[in-house]
Amino acid sequence: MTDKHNVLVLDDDNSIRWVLDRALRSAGYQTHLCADVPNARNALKKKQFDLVLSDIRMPTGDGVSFLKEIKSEHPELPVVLITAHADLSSAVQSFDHGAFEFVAKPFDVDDLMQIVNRALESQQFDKAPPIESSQGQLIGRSPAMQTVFRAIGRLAKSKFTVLLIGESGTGKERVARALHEHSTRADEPFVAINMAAIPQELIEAELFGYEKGAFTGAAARTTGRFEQADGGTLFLDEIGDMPLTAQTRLLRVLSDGGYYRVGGKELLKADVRVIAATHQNLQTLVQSGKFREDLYHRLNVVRIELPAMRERIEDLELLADQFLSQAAQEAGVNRKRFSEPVLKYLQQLDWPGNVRQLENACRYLTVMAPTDVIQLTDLPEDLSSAQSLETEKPGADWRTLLQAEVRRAALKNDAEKVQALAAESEKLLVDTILDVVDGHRQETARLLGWGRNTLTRYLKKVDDE
Ligand SMILES: Nc1ncnc2c1ncn2[C@@H]1O[C@H](COP(=O)(O)OP(=O)(O)OP(=O)(O)O)[C@@H](O)[C@H]1O
Repeated sequence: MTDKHNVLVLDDDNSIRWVLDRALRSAGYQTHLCADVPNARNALKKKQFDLVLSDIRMPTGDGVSFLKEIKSEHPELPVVLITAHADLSSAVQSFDHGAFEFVAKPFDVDDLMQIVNRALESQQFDKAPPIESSQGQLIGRSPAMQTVFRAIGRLAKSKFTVLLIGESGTGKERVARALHEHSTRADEPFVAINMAAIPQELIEAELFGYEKGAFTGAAARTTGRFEQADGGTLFLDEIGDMPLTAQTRLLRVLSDGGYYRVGGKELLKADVRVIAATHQNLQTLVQSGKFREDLYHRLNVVRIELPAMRERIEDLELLADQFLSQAAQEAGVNRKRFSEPVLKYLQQLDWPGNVRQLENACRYLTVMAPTDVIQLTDLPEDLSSAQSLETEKPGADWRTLLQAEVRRAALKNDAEKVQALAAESEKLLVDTILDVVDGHRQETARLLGWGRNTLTRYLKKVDDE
């Protein structure tokens, strides 16, 4: 009995306490359930606990302040924070103040129990110094984004090189900035450079600087981005487009911080945290000889994968809300809202351009939609004819495919197209049956449930068209 681990559960939600209680007890732990902070505080004074599981937002106090309080009294006691309102700043704050883990609601009980087990086993606690975190602007309540926030919270304070992977427009640059803003280098420069936007032959000079006369047109010694980012963070976007020679130099800087300007002999030292990003599969580039394998392994150690918009469609409403307010402010017009059908429609699109595409659509609609509530007919062409998620799925059933076509036509208010689709469906049906019964009209009419004359009239009409 006495060697059972003691877990303090703090949550104002009765059902969550119940779920946690059951899971913890059946895993063999003892539990102490509290519905408010004062009670939990009291319990901690009276009893020794091995772990605290605490909600963040409660009417009686917030979990992050309580975490601070716990850590000042019991620095070794692991605390796992659970929240329904996860955002980047609470994730960062939680880790800053020494939370063992940060879990978003709704959570999977088995996953949570794994965290509990790890927390109880571990003797290592996060001792990152607290920092002021600027307003967390990264939006995302989806589990996929919660994972990203946790990673940012964990990695911000380290000097590790980070590789960000994700489709275009998923927020890689935004995450790179967040990592910088939450790091101890926040007051130093954040320098971004996109490998795809610079002519290949100039990339080395751009990155490492050059000496006067290093190449035609090199009129004076020039500093490179590594020098400009000294003490801060260098964001290398589209790293997959970096030429091999520059990759070799980069590998050297990442290993020992040393580099030469192009045409230079003086060994320079870089104190720069590198964050690289790519939308390409670097492993494929390695296989085709376009990317150095050793550099790939070096970069791949700490990676954050950014989910595509379609993998976190539950965040769309929240993102759209923010983008519509921002766009209204920028344009100095009334704030627009999506009607319910528009929201539903947007939530089933594929979003190949990800968050950026949504942001641009919100800007466009803020200026172009005639009324404050945005209707389906207001949507720009790229959205009203966009692929829906269902049609993307392999093996989508015929109803879904037809529905997507009809929806698209109806959205565009295209009566001709809607009628053509109806006619085509009917013709497909009739032709198929005729084919199966070797052109036997009576049999076809019977299968269709039509009268013979109806079929004859139909075939004549189709023939005449
Ligand atoms: N989670 C988010 N919350 C709020 N805004 C976001 C979020 N993710 C992305 N954005 C916004 O979406 C736009 C695209 O993001 P960003 O430029 O960071 O994407 P990217 O992945 O770096 O794209 P690319 O690969 O094309 O350079 C930006 O305007 C950014 O502010």
